[in-house]
Amino acid sequence: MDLLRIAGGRPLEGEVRASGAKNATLPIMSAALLIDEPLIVENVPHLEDVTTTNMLLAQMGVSVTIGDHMVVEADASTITSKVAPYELVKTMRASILVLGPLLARHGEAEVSLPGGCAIGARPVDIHLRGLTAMGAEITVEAGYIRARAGRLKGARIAMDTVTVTGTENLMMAATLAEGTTVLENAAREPEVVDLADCLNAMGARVSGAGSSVITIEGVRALHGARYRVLPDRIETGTFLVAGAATRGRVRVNNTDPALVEAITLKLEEAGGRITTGPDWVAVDMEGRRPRSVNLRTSPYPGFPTDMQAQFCTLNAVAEGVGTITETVFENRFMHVSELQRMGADIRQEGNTVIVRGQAELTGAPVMATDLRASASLVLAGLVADGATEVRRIYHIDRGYECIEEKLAQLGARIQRLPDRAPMEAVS
Ligand SMILES: CC(=O)N[C@H]1[C@@H](OP(=O)(O)OP(=O)(O)OC[C@H]2O[C@@H](n3ccc(=O)[nH]c3=O)[C@H](O)[C@@H]2O)O[C@H](CO)[C@@H](O)[C@@H]1O
Ligand SMILES: C=C(OP(=O)(O)O)C(=O)O
Repeated sequence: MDLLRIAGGRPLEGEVRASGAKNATLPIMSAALLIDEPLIVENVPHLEDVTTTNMLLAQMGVSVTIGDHMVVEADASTITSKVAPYELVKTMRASILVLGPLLARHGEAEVSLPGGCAIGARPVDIHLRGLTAMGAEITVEAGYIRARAGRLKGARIAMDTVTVTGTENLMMAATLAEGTTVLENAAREPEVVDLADCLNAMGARVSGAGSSVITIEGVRALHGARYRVLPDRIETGTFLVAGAATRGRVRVNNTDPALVEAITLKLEEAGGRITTGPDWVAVDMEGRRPRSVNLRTSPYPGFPTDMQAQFCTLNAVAEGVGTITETVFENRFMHVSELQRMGADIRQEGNTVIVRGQAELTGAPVMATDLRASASLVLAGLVADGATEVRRIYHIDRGYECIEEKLAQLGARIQRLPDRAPMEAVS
């Protein structure tokens, strides 16, 4: 297992390229199960979660070809198994996204229950209720979801909670159902829209994606397509916050400024000067210390829960006191105790943390516990005085492509090393 060793205290400056979005790539790769022709996906990020998805598809007999320039081709005409085993699902909850397509196209699926994870219980009851309303017979036993159906039937499905992968699973299933499906209280995330656009390129009839009511007119069959995944707004936001927290100047290219408005608004409040172009966004702190911000996470277009931990780090070194409230997941503050070990002044009250900014943080050995918590610790390492070692970085590799190389491009002193190496200065 590797660790990241960071020598902090230097403003980040320069330009970096955003990768394709993890949370769009994973459902889009799963959509390959809806067809028996190749789905060619461009701008695929090189991430552990994408590797896991490719392994999951491959073990089902899908032929997956990884080409140059971030293009992946998946051809499910060779499918032999409809099982998503525990060994793969446990490493990536998004494996649940194969359930809807398998059921719609093949009439059966056996998917390990994803279970809870570090950030919360994360049930999949809404996915299962929606598929049941479309005519599936579902049982849950021995840790597996077993689902069967003839041709699914269109239904009106009102979801109790806004769920991103729930919306995506039901939307994919409905593309091949008989009749019309209406998803109410649907997730409005850009990644849901990206999936809908990809499905439409495959011949589906999905409308309303991006609003809270999505209508899907089922068709008999879909066909192969070539589709380019949208840029990763969370990766984009993470680099911008890294620039702001270190009092630097960072421009993210190959991205879409419209995707990160909730984030750039907060960075402006923190004192950053934001500039944008058609496919880039930049923050410039002009050497100033950031000001604390208050924020509350909520589904899109609200402030993304996947950026909450990074803003905890920003507030930890900002001027003033900022409060951060998490409303999407019940337990997404594991980074707090690690940040405290680096000198952050953070107090938790229920689902809110109150962060009193410090003039500086101090480097320390810290442990990553989930993907975005890991990112917040890397950012803390970049601003801290002295050396920080972030352990268990397999979490960060799930969702950030070559993070140390991209941060090094911005002038960070950061190295990936095998764990257990002695603590020493990064030159
Ligand atoms: C691969 C992917 O796209 N992951 C994203 C997706 O996760 P994911 O799709 O798993 O998250 P959801 O949107 O489903 O979760 C939102 C809330 O709904 C609850 N819930 C969800 C489904 C369900 O059947 N029952 C239920 O109660 C969850 O426990 C959570 O409290 O959206 C999250 C919220 O923006 C992001 O943090 C994740 O990065
Ligand atoms: C929570 C996340 O991912 P996942 O839903 O795959 O766990 C994330 O991307 O921050």
